[in-house]
Amino acid sequence: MSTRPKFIAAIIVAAGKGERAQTGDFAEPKQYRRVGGRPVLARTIDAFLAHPGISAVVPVIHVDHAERYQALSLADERLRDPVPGGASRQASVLEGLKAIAALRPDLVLIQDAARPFVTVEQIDAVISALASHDGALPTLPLTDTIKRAPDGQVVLTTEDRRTLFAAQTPQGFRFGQMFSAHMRAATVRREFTDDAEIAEWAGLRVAMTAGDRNNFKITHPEDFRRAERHISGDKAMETRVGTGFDVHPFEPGDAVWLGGVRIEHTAKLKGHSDADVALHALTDAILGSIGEGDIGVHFPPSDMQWRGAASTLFLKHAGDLVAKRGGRIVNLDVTIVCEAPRIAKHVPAMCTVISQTLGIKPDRVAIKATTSERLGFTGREEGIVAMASASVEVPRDE
Ligand SMILES: Nc1ccn([C@@H]2O[C@H](COP(=O)(O)OP(=O)(O)OP(=O)(O)O)[C@@H](O)[C@H]2O)c(=O)n1
Ligand SMILES: C[C@](O)(CO)[C@H](O)COP(=O)(O)O
Repeated sequence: MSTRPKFIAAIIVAAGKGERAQTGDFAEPKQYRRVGGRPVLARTIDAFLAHPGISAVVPVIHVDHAERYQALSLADERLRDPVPGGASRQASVLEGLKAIAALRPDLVLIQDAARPFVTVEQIDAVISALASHDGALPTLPLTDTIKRAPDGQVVLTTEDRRTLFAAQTPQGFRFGQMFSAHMRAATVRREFTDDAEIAEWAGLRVAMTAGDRNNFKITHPEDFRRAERHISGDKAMETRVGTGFDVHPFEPGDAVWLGGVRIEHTAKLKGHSDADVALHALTDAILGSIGEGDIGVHFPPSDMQWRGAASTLFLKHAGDLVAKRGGRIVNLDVTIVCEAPRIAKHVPAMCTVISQTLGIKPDRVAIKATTSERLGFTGREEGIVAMASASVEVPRDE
């Protein structure tokens, strides 16, 4: 007798605000911030798409994050459209469950977007445990002694940590049982902090599989440093430097694009794209640092698709190439040479655009401007020059 393969759906909950991970440097919610050059949510989704037994992956996202999600440019026939989440993790999971009900899955795995280092082996272990249990989740034994202090100040008792375990995700269940348990849980006045707790509350038997310390949840700012360390592993890094230089002439117009910012002016810069001379020099500097040729190699002027293109696209491509090598941008420095327009008041906006495009802190970007004392073609206001340097760290070739 042949049995059809189980339909296993994975819900990736990504609808949180990531408030605990926020710092003044990053406005980006944690699930869209890059680690090792790839956004956290993209990494988590990658892990599930890498498992051949997963039939559908359903991201649950915050209603305000639709554009951010689109910008991840994820494509896979098993990846479903994102579903809007709710006000709590529990509510977001329920939205995901409702969205997949029509697929009639046999099993559902529920995963925090904020755990990007989940592995195919951990997913496998949870699926295997579901052959003999209603639910399963990876857990870790505790290493700290656990105190109970109901008032948050004075210790009442010490727990027996041998019987306590820290819960991770994915948490897997038989779909029908979990859907009805979640629907009922939504009607009671308490919040469940994970799905296994809802299963326990509903009387289901939940098994523990072996968790992994690397499957940690990115919660606080320092977790990003841990994530970067995890990705770069023990690989020795080396620092590389690249330089870029670009010139664009003026032509009749009313504004120039410089450093990703539109500045009103008595002329525009002539070029195939938006002619942002500063971003072109910067893109070349980054490409140069990793020996990847120049902007014309990646975006030939003869190719019509780049006509009028925003140069942030070229810059992002260069940043992505650094990230693909497991590298990171250390700092960028740009000098713009022109008599006019005046640049100084636009520098903060330029730093913001560049840092957001590359996913780096604004204080790693320096932009300076100078005139050429009315000498030469910049002095005669025939065009603008930009020079840039980029310093990156990449794993050393062995
Ligand atoms: N309303 C919510 C709240 C959380 N989550 C998701 O649940 C996971 C675990 O939650 P947590 O790490 O607490 O994320 P946030 O709620 O975003 O963090 P914070 O509490 O710091 O704001 C995350 O992937 C988060 O995006 C969700 O989908 N919907
Ligand atoms: C689901 C979870 O990751 C298991 O440890 C955890 O309960 C999520 O809690 P949070 O407060 O929503 O981060």
